[in-house]
Amino acid sequence: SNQTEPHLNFRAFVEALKQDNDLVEINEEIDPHLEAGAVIRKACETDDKAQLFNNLKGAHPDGFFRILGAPASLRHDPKQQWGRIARHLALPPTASMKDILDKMLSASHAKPIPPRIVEDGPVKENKLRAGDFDLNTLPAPLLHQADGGKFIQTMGMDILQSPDGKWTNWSISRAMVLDSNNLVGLIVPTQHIGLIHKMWSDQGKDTPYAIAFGAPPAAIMAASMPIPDGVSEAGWTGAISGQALDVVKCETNDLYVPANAEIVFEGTICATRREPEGPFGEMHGYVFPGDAKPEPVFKVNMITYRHGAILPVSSCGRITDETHTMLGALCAAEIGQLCRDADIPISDAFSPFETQVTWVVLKVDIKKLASMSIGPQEFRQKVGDLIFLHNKAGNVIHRLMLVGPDIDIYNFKDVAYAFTTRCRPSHDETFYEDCYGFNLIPYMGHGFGPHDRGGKVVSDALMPSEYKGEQNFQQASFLHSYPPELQESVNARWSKWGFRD
Ligand SMILES: Cc1cc2c3c(c1C)C(C)(C)C[C@H]1C[C@@H](c4ccccc4)[C@]4(C(=O)NC(=O)N=C4N2C[C@H](O)[C@H](O)[C@H](O)COP(=O)(O)O)N31
Ligand SMILES: [K+]
Ligand SMILES: [Mn+2]
Repeated sequence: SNQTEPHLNFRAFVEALKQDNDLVEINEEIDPHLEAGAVIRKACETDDKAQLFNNLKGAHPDGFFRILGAPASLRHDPKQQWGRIARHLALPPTASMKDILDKMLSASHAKPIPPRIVEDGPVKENKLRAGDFDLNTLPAPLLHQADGGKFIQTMGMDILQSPDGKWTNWSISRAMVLDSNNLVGLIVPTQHIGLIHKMWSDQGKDTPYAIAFGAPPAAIMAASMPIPDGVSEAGWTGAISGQALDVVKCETNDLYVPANAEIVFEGTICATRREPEGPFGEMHGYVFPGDAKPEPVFKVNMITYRHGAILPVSSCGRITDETHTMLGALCAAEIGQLCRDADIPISDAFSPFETQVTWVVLKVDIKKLASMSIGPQEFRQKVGDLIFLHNKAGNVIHRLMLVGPDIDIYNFKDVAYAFTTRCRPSHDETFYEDCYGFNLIPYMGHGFGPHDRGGKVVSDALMPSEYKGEQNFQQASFLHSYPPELQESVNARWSKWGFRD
């Protein structure tokens, strides 16, 4: 495999972070029991550099394995806030979130480029068959003190294929060490891992799987995106990167894995056996101690890994980590695309981190809205039905908010300004109680109402004039209440007068 660019080669990606001065290498011994998780968590809450733990307590004599923490979290420099994520797609470090999401969406209606099968690759450099390894002896991290186990799988790519071989799905789903040869992992029935696992289980068969840790960055972005049912993320990845991804065959099943992945687990997900899984310090920023639930067992039959293998880890929770920058942002992008495909004039979509990615804000093209001659009630219903009732991409979102052209949806000050002044509670909102509810949100799975149904709303922050394509208001702000030439001349003299730059 000769793919060496950072967006197609995780090891090259780590090197690129080093060159960007966006990596801290820690060579002193760090304990995977809480210590590594604590460092990653603090870096996520302060938008500090990614962390390469080169010396984990309990690593094997050959160094297996190291950890890269926070692979897709934020950079502190406002000019490069999304730089680490941009590196996943060969975009410049100064790329905006809109650039990143548009790049991911560019494959929506493009021709997929399927992966290229190669005979060998770095991921085959070391092989451990069943009996050669004991998962309990790996330096798998306990990421939060109340976690129910060592979540070794937080940023690996789950690879499953439908029994007819027509659909190979790449996604991310958490899993923790159960015993020497098994993991136990969350399988949400409505996620593609759940749909495909059910196809095999209904035939009384265990589900062949692979988890590729340290998969090519462009691939892990597609894995985190709710692209349509039946669409193989591999072809999507090829389309956004403009070339076929090199894959190599697993040793113990017929699945294919990225040839330059850092680590691969191969095995089968048991059709019937379940064991207590979780709790886990999750994407909304909570862990409920002792809250374990029965989930399927992932038998590990084979481990392969490259020399110096690195395990990517998301120590998720309070903002900002990969469950917000990837999961939330990519879910919003797909929701915006679904709206446009249904002739709903959404020009941009984002999930604000300040909402722990429970909201998606939709920017409406009010000129096109005016041409639809539609009222607010009907428009809210059209958006809400499409996203909350008919598309999996809406499953994890509980508020859709509609805003006009003067709001920067990537700036929560702007979003809050619009929400608190243009959306009249109840009157301008349409509530959904008979729809899929996301039970990982605390007010759902641990709240007062039904844990798995309802609790959703479309909040309309469009004003009456915007339904006619106009804004009969001006923001009382420097940007909106003064002629552009006056703004320019004030800006030009600003620092000379003694104000801050
Ligand atoms: C980027 C990322 C995404 C995650 C997850 C994580 C990270 C870092 C961790 C840290 C492991 C936390 C949990 C959070 C947890 C979770 C569970 C349900 C819904 C959302 C999140 C879950 C998970 O454990 N299970 C699951 O089914 N989906 C998850 N997603 C979302 C999915 O990757 C996303 O939905 C994709 O689109 C799936 O692909 P598909 O469309 O089915 O082909 N994890
Ligand atoms: K996916
Ligand atoms: Mn999928």
